[in-house]
Amino acid sequence: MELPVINETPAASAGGCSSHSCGTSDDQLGHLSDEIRSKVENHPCYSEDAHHYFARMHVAVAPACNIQCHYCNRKYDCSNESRPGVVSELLTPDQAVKKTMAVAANIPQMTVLGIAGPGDPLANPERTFETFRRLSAEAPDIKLCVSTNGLALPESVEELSKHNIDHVTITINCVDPEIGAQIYPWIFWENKRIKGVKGAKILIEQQQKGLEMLAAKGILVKVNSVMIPGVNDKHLAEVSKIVKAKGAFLHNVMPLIAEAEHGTFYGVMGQRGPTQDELMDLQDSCSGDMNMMRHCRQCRADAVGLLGEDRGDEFTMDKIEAMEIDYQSAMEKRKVIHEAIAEEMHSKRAAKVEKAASHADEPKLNTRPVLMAIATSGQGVINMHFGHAKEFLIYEASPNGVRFMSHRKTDLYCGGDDTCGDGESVLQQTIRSLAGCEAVLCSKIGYEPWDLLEKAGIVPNGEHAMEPIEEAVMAVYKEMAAAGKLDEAAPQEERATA
Ligand SMILES: C[S@@+](CC[C@H](N)C(=O)[O-])C[C@H]1O[C@@H](n2cnc3c(N)ncnc32)[C@H](O)[C@@H]1O
Ligand code: SF4
Repeated sequence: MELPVINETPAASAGGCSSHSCGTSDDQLGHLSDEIRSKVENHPCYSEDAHHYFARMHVAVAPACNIQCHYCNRKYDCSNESRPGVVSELLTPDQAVKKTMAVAANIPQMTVLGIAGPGDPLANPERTFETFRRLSAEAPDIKLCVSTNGLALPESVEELSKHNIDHVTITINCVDPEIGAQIYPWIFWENKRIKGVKGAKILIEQQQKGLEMLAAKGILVKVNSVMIPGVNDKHLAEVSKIVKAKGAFLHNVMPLIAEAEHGTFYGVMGQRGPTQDELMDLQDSCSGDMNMMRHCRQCRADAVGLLGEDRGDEFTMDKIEAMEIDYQSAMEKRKVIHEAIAEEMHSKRAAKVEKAASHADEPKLNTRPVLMAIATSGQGVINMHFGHAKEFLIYEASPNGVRFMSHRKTDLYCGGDDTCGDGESVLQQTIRSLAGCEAVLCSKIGYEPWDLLEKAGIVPNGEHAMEPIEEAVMAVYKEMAAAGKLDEAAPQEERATA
């Protein structure tokens, strides 16, 4: 069966207009028990492999929060911005149910509904559980998830387990209250505001208790940690060990986003976020013990689509009210499509294993690792024009194989505004965002970017269109090795400034 194009809405396929979105890698999936694998293999956040195929959505039903984090300001919204805590439209549970079913019917690859704010879902238990209750009854084929700071988690575990929720994310930024006091100015606990170390200590205890209770019930837990340089960066490897020991399945270390205009304490105080290298180094240092999520896009609390894609504008409440949804027939169509995707993923995995076995006798390369940037719109293949990419996926090729590392966002230069605020062209800025990469693989590329990429020391490559990403990356790596390019030291980062 031919899989539908993920960006295509039924309106688009009927000739209307279309618009432009943990984890464990597929290698790691191979080592999971059947039960856990069935929970993660079509979850775009829990499986790196799945995020190329399956989409997620968040419904913003939870406005209030029971703590304050120094990096969060839910009042600042920009519809062009994809950032946690940001929403365009707050929904009632009834609206959230309608929206979820409309999206699931129109984007059959949408497998997961999460509630992640804009505040804390468990600080809004009636709205959150009403939404889950109705969805588990009316749309039982959708996986339900929740993301929480953990303060109200222990008292909510029983209720969560009633609604078919087998994934919970807890944000745990520290296990030391002294560090916690630098992140959380206060918590609201037993009808009182509790400040400083005392508040942080209660929060940490509740998070750890909630984590243990979820693990005991077999609910998969992902831990989110915001990396805040100079505050908790040196501490997060210890957090990773502790949460793993208590049963967390996955650790997602995310960079702090702090801009003065967002009006957060950190933004105003000039607290910086980590560099790409600092983030990757920390993720690597945690990864010995833990499954690390590296493909998180730090979604808005009302995100819709593949990770990295936001199709929220297609599903505003006024548009949804005008849609006629027959969820029974939508569910049948979804099932067929999910099975086809699972089959495609399975055969790609099997082909990869077979290919690796056929190369097993080849002498191992003795070359340095290389980062490559990939333009893709999903399905695990190189299928995007350089100029259409809103983000690039970054892979590392080395003698040990190919692994996904991160993503880099870019402003769309093709068809978009040509200059950025600082006078640099959008194309120059895009190329600068690829610093450290030595090749870009895309389906097509124009003369101008080709030229500028070469000048920046990045090899443009449009020869692997529609090929599986990892195979193409390895093929280019071997070509670079054969051409003797990997005997030299890696180019300096500055070279990537066109
Ligand atoms: C908006 S929160 C909503 C769920 C819940 N209140 C929580 O904090 O876990 C979703 C995630 O975004 C993260 N987040 C919020 N603001 C952030 C920022 N400025 N930089 C990085 N991560 C942020 C939170 O730490 C959390 O992991
Ligand atoms: S717990 Fe979540 S919603 Fe509440 S202040 Fe922190 S990031 Fe914002």
